[in-house]
Amino acid sequence: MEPSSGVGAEKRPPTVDLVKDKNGTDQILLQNPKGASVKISLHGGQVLSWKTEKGDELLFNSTKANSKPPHPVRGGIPICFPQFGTRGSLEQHGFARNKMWLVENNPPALPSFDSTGKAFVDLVLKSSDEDTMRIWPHSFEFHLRVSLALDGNLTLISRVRNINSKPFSFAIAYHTYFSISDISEVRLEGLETLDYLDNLHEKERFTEQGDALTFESEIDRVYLNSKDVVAVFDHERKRTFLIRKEGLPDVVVWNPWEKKARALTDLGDDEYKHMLCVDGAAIEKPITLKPGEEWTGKLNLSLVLST
Ligand SMILES: O=P(O)(O)OC[C@H]1O[C@@H](O)[C@H](O)[C@@H](O)[C@@H]1O
Repeated sequence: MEPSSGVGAEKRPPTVDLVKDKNGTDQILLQNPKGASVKISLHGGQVLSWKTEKGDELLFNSTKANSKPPHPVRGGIPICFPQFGTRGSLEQHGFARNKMWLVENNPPALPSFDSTGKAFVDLVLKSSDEDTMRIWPHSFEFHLRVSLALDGNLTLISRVRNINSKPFSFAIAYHTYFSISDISEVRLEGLETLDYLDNLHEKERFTEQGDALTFESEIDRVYLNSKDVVAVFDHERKRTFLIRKEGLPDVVVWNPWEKKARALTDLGDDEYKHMLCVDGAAIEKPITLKPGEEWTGKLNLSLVLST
């Protein structure tokens, strides 16, 4: 595979390599000139790993994850599309995370994309296979650009295009499993005072009180119309994740806690302590595309270290 363009300030160029996992599934390994890396599986277009230049993993991956297609890996960033959860007639979280995506060598131009020093790859999921058409009879193209910048920031730009003659609607979530020291020690800021739909109370609507979120039991909520930046503070590890999003008004917050974790065969009993899902999403108001229209959504993840 050709390395991506953008040889910039650093001596070493960013690299893009095709590798295989133990099941023979193709994966893409992005590395920036400083040695930070991102691994993406073509199965689901799922980011599996995001590492700092020191090699610290920033995304949670379950030790019990089943990486054999068609199972999505429990961890990383599965993409929920065109349905979130059970809000629709499709399988939980839609089919995109279970499909094989393709590497796209000539994606439609992304005018605002600055490639300087970035390692990036373009993937695509098309509706053309019979299975997809049977369960969701809409012709679409889902273009996904995953890029790793010189400063280690990870960006996912999604473009969904309606290439049919009738409109369709979809929901989307980047189901991001952050790796954390201990769920009882982290704080989530940016969702104070927002309304949310509580999946643990039949999707009933509540309003968050004024404080940052801390965690002491199972949580499964969709916060509505959030600001474009939310932050996960992990004091023990002295690190903060900043989640910046565009075109993604909602934020899902999920942790299964002890009882549900035990019921999930692909999650270790205690592993819930070391993960927190915070998803940039568009759920409450599905996105509708008329024929020929395109939607763009962007998620940018960065790490801030404190001393
Ligand atoms: O086990 P899955 O299909 O990956 O889903 C995990 C969780 O994902 C969350 O986003 C949902 O709100 C939860 O209800 C769900 O349990």
